Amino acid sequence: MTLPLRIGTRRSKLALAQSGMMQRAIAAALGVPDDEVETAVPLVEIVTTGDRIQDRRLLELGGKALFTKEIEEALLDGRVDIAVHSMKDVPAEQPDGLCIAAIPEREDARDAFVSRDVAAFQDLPMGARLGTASLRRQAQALALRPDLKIEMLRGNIDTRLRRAAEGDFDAILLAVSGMRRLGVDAAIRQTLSPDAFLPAPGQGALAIQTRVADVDAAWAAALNHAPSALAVAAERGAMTALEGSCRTAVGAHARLADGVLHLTAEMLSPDGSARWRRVGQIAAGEDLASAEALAAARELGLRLGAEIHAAAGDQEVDPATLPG
Ligand SMILES: NCc1[nH]cc(CCC(=O)O)c1CC(=O)O
Repeated sequence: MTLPLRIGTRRSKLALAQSGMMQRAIAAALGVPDDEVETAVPLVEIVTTGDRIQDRRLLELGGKALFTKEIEEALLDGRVDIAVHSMKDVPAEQPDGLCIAAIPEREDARDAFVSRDVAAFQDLPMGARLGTASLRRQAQALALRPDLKIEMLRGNIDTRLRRAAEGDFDAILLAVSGMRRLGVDAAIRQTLSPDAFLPAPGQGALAIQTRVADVDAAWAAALNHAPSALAVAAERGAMTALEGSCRTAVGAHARLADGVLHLTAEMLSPDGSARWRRVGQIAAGEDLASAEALAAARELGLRLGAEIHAAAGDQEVDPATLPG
């Protein structure tokens, strides 16, 4: 692929921070001098339907895809060449013609506990108000503390932090990774154990999306981090088998240690009273970046996800149990 390489990005602070990081990484991989980065690898801001819609119902109808639709159209039209997404927000299936070309080294996958007055999750007083929009975080919190009152908390990270600082909630839960990328991780009171708060599939990872024709570009190989890509493949395998969406409480976390890929995956009932968890591992193989290694990781995820699905049955979510 020839220069310029244009990166399509949403305008949110987190999207701009993540796209900016990848802009610098791609420029470095291609040997672009510092003063030419903005022209060789420019950022192109795109407003998505998801950014425009304020109405919660419409957002629920459209789901995650509303935040990516316009960027994917720009990729397919050739107006931009690259898009950077939070992997957690990328649906299981890619649209025709597009693919994930690289997964860079992942940030911390864990959740953070943020509160004005309370130092740690276990110190929350009886009946405390916990703000989150995530069914997974709701269920995992209630599994430990059924007395908590879960309240809907939407908006970007800054908005959520402001509301926590103003005492609208006793505490909120956010991804460590997003807070670090925005430089607001000083607000983290406690990093939650990934066992109790098993992270969302792909949390902390980025997805570099391109046209299928550009999948073998030199920058893609330079950006990809094979251990992160393997872990994400396993987690997304589980997500796919569980039809993970914002309407199911699903966690999946994989890590590579001494050549072995370990995966934990789980589904919970929205009130946290039921929990189906499976752990499994495979030898990661000689070449971590090979198609075979990725396929084996995904298979591990699909298998554990299918086992969980079989044990749990269909957990159709009653809207009355959603945060709010
Ligand atoms: N759904 C919102 C979202 N999507 C990606 C991140 C940042 C975390 C990441 O890199 O996975 C966040 C915010 C959050 O969950 O706190």
